[in-house]
Amino acid sequence: MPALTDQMLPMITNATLQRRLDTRTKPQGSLGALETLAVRIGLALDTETPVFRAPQMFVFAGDHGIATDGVSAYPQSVTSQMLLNYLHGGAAINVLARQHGISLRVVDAGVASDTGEHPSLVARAIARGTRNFRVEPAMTQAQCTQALDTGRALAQEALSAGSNALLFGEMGIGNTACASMLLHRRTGWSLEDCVGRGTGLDDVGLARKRERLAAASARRPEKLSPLETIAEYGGFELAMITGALLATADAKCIAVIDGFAVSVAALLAIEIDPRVRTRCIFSHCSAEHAHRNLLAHLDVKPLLDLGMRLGEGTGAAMAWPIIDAAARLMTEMASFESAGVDDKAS
Ligand SMILES: O=C(O)c1ccc[n+]([C@@H]2O[C@H](COP(=O)([O-])O)[C@@H](O)[C@H]2O)c1
Ligand SMILES: Cc1cc2nc[nH]c2cc1C
Repeated sequence: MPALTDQMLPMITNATLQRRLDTRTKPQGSLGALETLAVRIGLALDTETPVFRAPQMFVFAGDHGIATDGVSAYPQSVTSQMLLNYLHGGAAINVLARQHGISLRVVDAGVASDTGEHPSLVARAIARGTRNFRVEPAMTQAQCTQALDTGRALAQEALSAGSNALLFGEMGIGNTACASMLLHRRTGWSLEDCVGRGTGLDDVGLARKRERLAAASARRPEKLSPLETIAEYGGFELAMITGALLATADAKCIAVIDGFAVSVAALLAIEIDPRVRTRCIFSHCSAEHAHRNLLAHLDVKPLLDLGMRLGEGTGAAMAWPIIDAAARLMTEMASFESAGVDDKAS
């Protein structure tokens, strides 16, 4: 057990934060969901006056052995090609990160082809893609531990450098198959409920994806621990996100969760360390089939519901200005008393 430090003992309470909101110059409750969000931010940052510093987006990229089974509408080559696109600034996440002043770190968690050296690539490949989990474990337990530790270290680095808002995105052809398997095995939900069209599979492709995942699940029918499940059916990029989220549990920060696959990584992190839940802000509900049910299972309301299903952190980046606004309103609004405005008649 780690020693309890001041940093781990929250000082601020729900009631204190609600009181602050209720004394700002507005009718009580009039900022709606922004008020709920402001309270969540205040609790996570452990302050009545939250100010975000250096928002940091991580996009973790990894390839998946299962992608060669025809479970995606796109070829595996797209993962490393998109990685280069991120590095050259041309992807959707680059546009949104620039628009919202979010700095972006692109992590090679284990893409299949070597993308070569690039000054801004965070090269942490565990291997050149996972193995095909329909026929063998996706990774060894040692690789799983290495991926979790790498994610944890990257998050800690960003937190030590002064960020208190980490945003998480992913890229990996075939990773909705991987995330669906993880969801199926952690919740016990049927594959029908867990599997969706990902990048846009047609009906035949969707049936094939379910059939391949049923075979994969039947290979290890016994109950697995969260770590065993990641090693058996996981992906390097998703394991790194789980590790990074675990690092937030002990820090005064928020973790902004993107779409389906990142939410599954969050489900695992919360299962491993329930304290992670208080750090997570779920940015949006993706159009991916199982995402809405997963969010309900986690008992969270996403901030946005735009029918997006791109991944790469785009939902998190879209939600960022709303999250930042909630913190600014809490911190910067005058009170009835300081502004000389009459409060409601009691
Ligand atoms: O964020 C989402 O909810 C989401 C939903 C569907 C697809 N994606 C992205 O599409 C890729 C995975 O889709 P697939 O069909 O290859 O499994 C991966 O790169 C994800 O970032 C992302
Ligand atoms: C082009 C493309 C971009 C993506 N970004 C995240 N997942 C993706 C999947 C594809 C296919």
